[in-house]
Amino acid sequence: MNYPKIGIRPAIDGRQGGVRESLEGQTMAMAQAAKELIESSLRYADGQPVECVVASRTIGGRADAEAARCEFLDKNVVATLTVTPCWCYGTETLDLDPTTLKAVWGFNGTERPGAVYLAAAMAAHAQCGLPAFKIYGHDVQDADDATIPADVAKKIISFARAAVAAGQMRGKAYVNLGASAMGIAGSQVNVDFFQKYLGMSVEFVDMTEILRRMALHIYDEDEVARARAWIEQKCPEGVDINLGRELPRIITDSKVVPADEDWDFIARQVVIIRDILFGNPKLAEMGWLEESRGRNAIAGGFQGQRQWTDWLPNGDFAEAVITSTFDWNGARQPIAFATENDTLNGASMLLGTLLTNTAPIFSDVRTYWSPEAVERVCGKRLEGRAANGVLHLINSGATALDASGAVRDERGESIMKPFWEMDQADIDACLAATDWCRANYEYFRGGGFSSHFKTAGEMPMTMIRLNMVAGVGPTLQIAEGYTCVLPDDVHKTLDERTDKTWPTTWFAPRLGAPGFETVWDVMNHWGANHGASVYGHVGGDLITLASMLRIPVTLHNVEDERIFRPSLVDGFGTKDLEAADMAYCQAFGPLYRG
Ligand SMILES: C[C@H](O)[C@@H](O)[C@@H](O)C(=O)CO
Ligand SMILES: [Mn+2]
Repeated sequence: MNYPKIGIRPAIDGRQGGVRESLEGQTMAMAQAAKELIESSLRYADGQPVECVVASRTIGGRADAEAARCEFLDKNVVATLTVTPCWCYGTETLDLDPTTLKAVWGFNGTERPGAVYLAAAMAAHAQCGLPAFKIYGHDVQDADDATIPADVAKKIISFARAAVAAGQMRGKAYVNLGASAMGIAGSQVNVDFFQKYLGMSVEFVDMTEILRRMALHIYDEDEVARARAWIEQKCPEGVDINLGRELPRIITDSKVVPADEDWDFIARQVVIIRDILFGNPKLAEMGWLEESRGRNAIAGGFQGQRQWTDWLPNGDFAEAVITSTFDWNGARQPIAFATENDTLNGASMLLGTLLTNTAPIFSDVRTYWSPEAVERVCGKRLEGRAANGVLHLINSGATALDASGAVRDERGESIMKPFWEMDQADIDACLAATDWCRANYEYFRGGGFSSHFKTAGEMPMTMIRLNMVAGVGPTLQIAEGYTCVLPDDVHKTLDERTDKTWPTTWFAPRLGAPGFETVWDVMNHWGANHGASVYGHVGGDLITLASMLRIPVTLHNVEDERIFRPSLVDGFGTKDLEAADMAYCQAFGPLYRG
């Protein structure tokens, strides 16, 4: 696997006969220290440590710089970090490769002017139109101080985390299973966006491909049997709201799979969808070579509604399990997989999960509940983090089971872990917190089952939305906040007013920033019916990643001091950071504009 790597470039004053020689050791030591910091702090989505490559010699001029570039060529270096303790010659040492993401760390020492080089390098990057992140420590260090200060380390990690997220998307595919869902504009995939902003392709697969593979047995029977057994043991059925209902013939005649065979159908469906995305060597053994290769997916989505769900069991189980950190084989990488084929929410899930390595949550941003409305309906006032009102996040399907909040840390707090930290007890806790309600036949005539839980713990969470706005292009919205636990009776009353067989998360965004005057304002500004959420307050990392991709951020509640964008964005103004970001993105255009 040729992982996307960070190339580390030790830059140095090229003057031989004393200056250069005196700095070789310190410069290389900075490079090694940065490599160790990144490799010990970050992991790829599959759990492997992020890899760095250090140039074999210091870079004192263009010949050295070219030698370093050539060393990086076959190593899939997607980003470079240039480090230096001294003055170097800006345009003669810069990384001029237009395809790499760039950062420069200038040692804040004064024996040799590392900071002066940093400023000169940033000026050169601005003039050359090569955005670069500027890393300059707050406090002066002694020349023999080989440590990386905390503020410098934080920026190196932020840069590397976002660069590796961007690098993991580059060259991969979004697999679009189906087409437009219920007129949801985000489900009408914009190939140009995926190609030019994320460096990805879009693979179009009709939903009938799943039926072809079912009919021709293009799947591993043993794998399906394992999935089916796991469902039997670990996926208890919940309430069936269809019971006792007098349903019209257009509904009862539409259910072509007998209700007691839904789980058999669903077990095949989830294995086949996974095979379409990632391939499966077992299919090659069965003679299905082309199908065994998959479609190079890193994300995907399933239309479901309505041409599938109007007669076949819905895709909710497949969507929920694929986005979770585990399945019937145990803990494994979660996948950004959208329901209703909302490709923009799928891409939002992808940004979130690549930055956090936690499972993504797909939700309708369904209802704003004011404290007054809750008091009117339930006779109780919202309290604690919910006191200013809450957003009801709920959607059938692609809400990771990790969002149940059933996994607890050593303090008993709900958390969402990277898959490599999930043990069997964590997996079982998520499954025990979930039941599977038979699909509401009024919505899903073909039946199936929907995951059903409520997020049962208070967690820091960031909600994300990529929107497509005519005249601007893609824009990003970010809301950091907390999941809330409402009293059971309040939750029940509110939940049962809507789709009570689906997974619910109550979310309270942090207030105070522009656009975040009240919880209602957040709902009012939100750009679409869906939001994608991930664990933690990662708005700063999302802003850094968006600035690499040249996607303007048009709503966020991240403090200014946490905003980390390329230095040249200051050239578009420093008084109004949002306007400067927009102007920078519009001026530079998409990262892979071609
Ligand atoms: C079942 C319904 O059609 C839901 O799919 C609908 O409320 C949505 O989720 C719309 O995003
Ligand atoms: Mn929806």
